[in-house]
Amino acid sequence: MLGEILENVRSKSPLIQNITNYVTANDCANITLACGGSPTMSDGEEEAEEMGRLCDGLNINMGTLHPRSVKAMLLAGKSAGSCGHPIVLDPVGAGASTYRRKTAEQLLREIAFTAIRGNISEIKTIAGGGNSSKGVDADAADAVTDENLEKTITFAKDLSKKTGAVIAISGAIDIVTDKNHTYIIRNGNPVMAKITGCGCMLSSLAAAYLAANPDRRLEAVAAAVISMGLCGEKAFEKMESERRGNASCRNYLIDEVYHLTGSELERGAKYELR
Ligand SMILES: Nc1ncnc2c1ncn2[C@@H]1O[C@H](COP(=O)(O)OP(=O)(O)OP(=O)(O)O)[C@@H](O)[C@H]1O
Ligand SMILES: Cc1ncsc1CCO
Ligand SMILES: [Mg+2]
Repeated sequence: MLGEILENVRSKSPLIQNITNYVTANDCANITLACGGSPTMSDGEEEAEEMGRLCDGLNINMGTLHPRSVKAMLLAGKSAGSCGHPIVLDPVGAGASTYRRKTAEQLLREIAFTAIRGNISEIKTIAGGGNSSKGVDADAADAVTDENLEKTITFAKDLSKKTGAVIAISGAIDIVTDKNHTYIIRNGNPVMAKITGCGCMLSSLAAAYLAANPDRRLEAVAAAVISMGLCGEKAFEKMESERRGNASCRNYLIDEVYHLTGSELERGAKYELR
């Protein structure tokens, strides 16, 4: 099933419109191409409504927020939603400033998101249960561990019920859930937290996987998270064997997504579904 989800992305090549930050935009475009999708990156409000209609999936990322891009997010979110295209929210640094918190609230009020993907601190902020973060990174005190796993799953399920979106919490342990079923995913490597944009790239991947698999929302987001983690593991091995660092690892990760096959994804996946 996971393999088929990836193969659908490769065969359908969905057009993914990203309204995203200027830090990681290029990486998001490249990883979308690597998985078989076709990216556009544009945050102009003048074309946002049209882009929302044109695309097969929309990814909204709050990384470098400003009023003009927020207008574009709202226009694109509404037109994409009215066309039935999947929409992903990446609430980057939601707890870091009042502006980010209020914008996240507005986006959630006005757009029906298909999936929300963030680190644990961002998702807690969205849920109204805290405003911790270390800028755009997760606060170490929030980390999902085996000890707080059950509580975190319940909290994520509640948020899914409230928003109607698939919730994906990334970190050492990833949780992907809707109101009924949960994937607990243990792929990935700690070096990924040292590559800026692993989360942003994951949200772009999720938009592509969703657009190519519109009837399997939970599975599509889980497949994207597993793909990212598995490719991070392989990239880390290559980085270490060559005594390189996070900059090379970023490229290796995108290369691994480029080469990933459906059967490799099935074989490398480390998850529990309940
Ligand atoms: N300690 C870790 N061990 C294994 N995988 C990790 C770890 N930390 C992050 N990851 C993986 O890195 C990816 C990005 O997750 P992360 O939670 O770091 O996103 P983020 O904070 O939104 O990143 P960014 O804002 O830099 O884009 C996910 O695929 C996640 O599984
Ligand atoms: C570092 C950073 N700052 C704003 S967006 C971004 C990329 C990771 O979210
Ligand atoms: Mg992030």
